[in-house]
Amino acid sequence: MSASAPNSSPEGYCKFAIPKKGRLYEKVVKMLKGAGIEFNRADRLDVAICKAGLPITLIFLPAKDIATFVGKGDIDVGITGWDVVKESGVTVDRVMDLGFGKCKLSVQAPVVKKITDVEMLAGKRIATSFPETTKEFFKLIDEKKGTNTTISFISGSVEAACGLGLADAVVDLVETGTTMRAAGLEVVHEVLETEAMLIANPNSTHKDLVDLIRKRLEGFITATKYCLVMYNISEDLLPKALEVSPGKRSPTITNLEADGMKAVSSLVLKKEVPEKMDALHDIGATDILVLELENSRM
Ligand SMILES: Nc1ncnc2c1ncn2[C@@H]1O[C@H](COP(=O)(O)OP(=O)(O)OP(=O)(O)O)[C@@H](O)[C@H]1O
Ligand SMILES: O=P(O)(O)OC[C@H]1O[C@H](OP(=O)(O)OP(=O)(O)O)[C@H](O)[C@@H]1O
Repeated sequence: MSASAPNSSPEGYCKFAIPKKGRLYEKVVKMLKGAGIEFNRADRLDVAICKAGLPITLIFLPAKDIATFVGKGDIDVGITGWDVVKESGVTVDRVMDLGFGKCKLSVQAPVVKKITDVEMLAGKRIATSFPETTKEFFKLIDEKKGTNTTISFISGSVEAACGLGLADAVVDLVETGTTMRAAGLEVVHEVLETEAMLIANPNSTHKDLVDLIRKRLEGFITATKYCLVMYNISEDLLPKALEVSPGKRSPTITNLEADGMKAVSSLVLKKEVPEKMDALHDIGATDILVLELENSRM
């Protein structure tokens, strides 16, 4: 997209861009809802004002344009992939990694060609949707080998380029590797690791709102990663139990009416809950309860 930035945000509002479609869209919308950044988006409109008096305008843009607009300062803050930020060449503040949209930008070549070293591709034809990052990567190889690798831009279905005889190798994203394998390709070299992140313009005048967005997203991410585990335990067994459930920062311990008994509440990573419950039970904890968190602020 080469249009100018949307300008229908109320005067003085912080402009916050999120992907309008694609891989990140649903996860971002769910995260904003969970973080209490709610909005009503009219059908087919790419601008929405946040509810609950937050002076934030949400702007729905293709992931690739978000980095450019945030870099130029037309938009204060946005969510997009690190690969896209790198490719656009802009300078932005990397405010917070969001833990999804994880994949690797990789050089891939046909398995049958048995390319064991990326330098074997020096001087060959490479197809990619990431021409700038790819040029930068092959420049070093060309300088070393005295070659001139040809980088050509393809906007999608990059993996097909080798099979169609358009390229000797491609540079594209790999998550599960399913697309790559289906095209008969394999990874020769990893160029970049990427994930979705919150980025901000370094000169934004809305630093307080950017920080509010960061805190709210952080609270939601913590809530989705952790459960609250509660249990009762006798005082003499408490130290052992706390080794198992030390909490995120520290556990909350209260006295029970029953003599020498304590009640403990502790945050535990969701994926560790079953084994921690077993361990606490074996130590002698009773009435072990696990509660889902809806949101948090640390
Ligand atoms: N297979 C994948 N797994 C995880 N993240 C991915 C994958 N493919 C793309 N992404 C990430 O999603 C972000 C946006 O990519 P996506 O291709 O969905 O956006 P788009 O270009 O707006 O959509 P489309 O490709 O449908 O036009 C990028 O930062 C990218 O790293
Ligand atoms: O390793 P995998 O899990 O198979 O994921 C990798 C694929 O995902 C992305 O494409 P996407 O499906 O978004 O479509 P696109 O080719 O139109 O970009 C990427 O460009 C790869 O093709």
